[in-house]
Amino acid sequence: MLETRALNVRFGGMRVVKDVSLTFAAGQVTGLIGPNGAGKTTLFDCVTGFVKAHTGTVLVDGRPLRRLAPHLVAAAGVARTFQTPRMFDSLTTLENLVVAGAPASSLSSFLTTFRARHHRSLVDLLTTRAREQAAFVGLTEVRENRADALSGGQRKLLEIGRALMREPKVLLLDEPVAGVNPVLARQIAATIRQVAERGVAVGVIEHNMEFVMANCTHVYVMAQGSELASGAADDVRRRPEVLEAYLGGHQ
Ligand SMILES: Nc1ncnc2c1ncn2[C@@H]1O[C@H](COP(=O)(O)OP(=O)(O)OP(=O)(O)O)[C@@H](O)[C@H]1O
Repeated sequence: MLETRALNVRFGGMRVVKDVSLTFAAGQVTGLIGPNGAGKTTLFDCVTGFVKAHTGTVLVDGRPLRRLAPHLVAAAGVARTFQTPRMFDSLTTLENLVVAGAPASSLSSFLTTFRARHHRSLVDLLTTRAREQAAFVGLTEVRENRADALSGGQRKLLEIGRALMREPKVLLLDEPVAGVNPVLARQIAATIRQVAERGVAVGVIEHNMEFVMANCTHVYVMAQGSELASGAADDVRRRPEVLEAYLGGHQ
């Protein structure tokens, strides 16, 4: 569903992502792990058009994306979340979901005319979808609460719900359970598995190995910008080169 081919990212003279070719398959949760600074987030940033690729190709459904710009990547069906959730703190859970479902090209006008009459039917439609999405991610009870009143884990769930409002084919999650209490982490994991069961290709960067072991069917390991290993989660984590990378052998 999502593929990178020989992707390279440079920051100044530093190669941060080096010839990385990964596949995120439909209906699967694919893990992307590796020590701090390995280039994982930069890879997601590049795939979603937030940083520029030096060379390489990103394909969605086998078709190369001609230009990697965030709105074009989103329009191709790729959604993402960030390490620190990005949302509108002064809006409620439901409003945040509604806004996330608005067509990207008209987002600013949509925001300014949020309550205007000629947007009524779109708002009604999006509100219905937002209620369904709030229920799907388990946030019905707090759907009228402001986003800044939610717990860290609830904000992670809201961010996933926001990403799902555009019905993506690919969902990339950057550390979805980092700093989240175990109860909400299980809820997040269950939500992610359900998203994959719907046929979405889910890619997850996560340092929590317990989460990776339990939820990822396939895992890629990055170290110092390169792909170091890949395979089944349990197999990959036993490999000497992976252990060495985590212990600092590749620094
Ligand atoms: N905007 C930037 N400008 C310059 N260097 C950057 C920038 N963003 C990241 N880097 C560098 O690129 C390298 C890869 O960083 P990146 O955040 O992608 O790693 P990561 O694997 O996601 O790490 P972590 O697990 O700690 O989030 C690091 O050396 C980092 O310092």
